[in-house]
Amino acid sequence: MRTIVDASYTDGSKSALSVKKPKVVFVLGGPGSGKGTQCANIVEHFGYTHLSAGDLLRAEINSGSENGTMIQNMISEGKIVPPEVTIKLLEKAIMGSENDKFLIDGFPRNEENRAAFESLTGIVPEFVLFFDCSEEEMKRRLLGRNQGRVDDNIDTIRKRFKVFVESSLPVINYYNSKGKVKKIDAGKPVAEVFEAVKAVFTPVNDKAAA
Ligand SMILES: Nc1ncnc2c1ncn2[C@@H]1O[C@H](COP(=O)(O)OP(=O)(O)OP(=O)(O)O)[C@@H](O)[C@H]1O
Ligand SMILES: Nc1ccn([C@@H]2O[C@H](COP(=O)(O)O)[C@@H](O)[C@H]2O)c(=O)n1
Ligand SMILES: [Mg+2]
Repeated sequence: MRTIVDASYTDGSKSALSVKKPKVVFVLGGPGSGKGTQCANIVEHFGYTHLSAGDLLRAEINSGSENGTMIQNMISEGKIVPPEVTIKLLEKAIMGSENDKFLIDGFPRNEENRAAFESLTGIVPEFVLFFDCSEEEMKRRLLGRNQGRVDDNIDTIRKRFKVFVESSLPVINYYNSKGKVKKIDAGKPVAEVFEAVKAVFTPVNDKAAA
């Protein structure tokens, strides 16, 4: 088995997560596959705290941070923000919470995200929930979302799909090769998708008793 050695941020500091070591589930899937929608249901039923990497980055823009313009430009182009920026935001949110189990939605988005998180924190996810959905259905959902997101327009949606296929799917394949991926058919109505999600989170003993 490979030993994970804690690495440092570029300023030489260590991640506080290498000490706290919370329980983490990565929630991955294409843009509009329903990650945020299902995470809200999981929080309600299973006591996790939901952290959306995209929401944290958008909050960082709105906070007037020095990274705000860079993040805004990356999101508008559907590009992936450098991992230290996103990991520091996740770290701050996790360290500010009393919970010890987290759904990390939309991260790791590429191999650079994955490797940096692993080496900075030493955390390996309990499992990876993968929402599998066709591009046609995801496009329909994104164009109908109506939440004023700068990236929910057809040009950026196309770029986000390309980034998903080229950079995010390899991360899912990596975790699949480790036996960590729980794949969900996310093309169905919300309630049906959640039935499949529940089966993943319900402990084996509870399933037998039900
Ligand atoms: N199973 C579903 N069937 C139909 N519509 C859905 C379903 N799940 C989510 N939606 C709708 O699709 C849109 C996108 O869902 P959501 O925001 O949860 O996706 P996401 O994976 O978090 O997307 P993003 O990666 O862009 O943040 C929302 O308007 C949501 O209400
Ligand atoms: N790990 C991540 C996650 C997100 N981004 C950027 O935010 C955009 C929106 O993300 P959603 O999960 O809310 O769809 C995404 O397209 C990226 O530009 C990121 O850089 N790194
Ligand atoms: Mg989302």
